[in-house]
Amino acid sequence: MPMTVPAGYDRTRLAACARSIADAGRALAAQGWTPATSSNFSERIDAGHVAITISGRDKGRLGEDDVMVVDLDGKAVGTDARPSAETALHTQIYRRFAEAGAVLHTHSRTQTVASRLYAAAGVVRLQGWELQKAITGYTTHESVLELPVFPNTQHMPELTARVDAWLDAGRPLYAYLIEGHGIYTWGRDMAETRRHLEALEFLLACELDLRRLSA
Ligand SMILES: CSC[C@@H](O)[C@@H](O)C(=O)COP(=O)(O)O
Ligand SMILES: [Zn+2]
Repeated sequence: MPMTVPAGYDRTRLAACARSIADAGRALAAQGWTPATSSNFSERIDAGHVAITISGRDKGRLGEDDVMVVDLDGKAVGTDARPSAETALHTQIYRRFAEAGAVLHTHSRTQTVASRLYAAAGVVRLQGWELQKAITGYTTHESVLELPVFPNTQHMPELTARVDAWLDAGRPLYAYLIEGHGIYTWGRDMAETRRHLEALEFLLACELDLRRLSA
């Protein structure tokens, strides 16, 4: 069944967003990064609207009817469906980064374990890894890529306030971990966002291996 198309929207654009979200979900689920209906994905439709996964759906088996439209305040547009429980984290990214075109949130084991291990430090500090260059804007392994770890909460305004505080302090932000939960990352489009997610998963796994082997 096709997704509900709110009045005034371009059906082709919405269908393309739903397809790229479903493709990403299939690939990420195949890697085991979206267990038990966890994770959520979105793609910007235009300056004020986003296509986002409906809450509770199996993210490895998404179809067009598992994606809906919200505005940048997270309000459903043209449907009674319930958007992701973490919609506020997505819309915050689109509001704060005009160039953001897609957001991916996953729950891989590596992301989840790293988020616990680095929670006390509040940050994973990546340096010396060639793959840091897969993150747009990074041109050398010598640069430092800080990945903050925010405490988990079911109260989204608390989380968005922590993200705002980090950004308002003028600190670069490409992704963040939530303690015991998973990762959020974004990019200019879905392809770039998938590349960021894949690179960060790899880098976190390397950090965990280093800690394990040097213990
Ligand atoms: C199924 S537990 C994970 C959820 O609590 C949540 O963190 C999540 O990632 C998916 O929530 P959803 O509302 O489906 O977008
Ligand atoms: Zn989650």
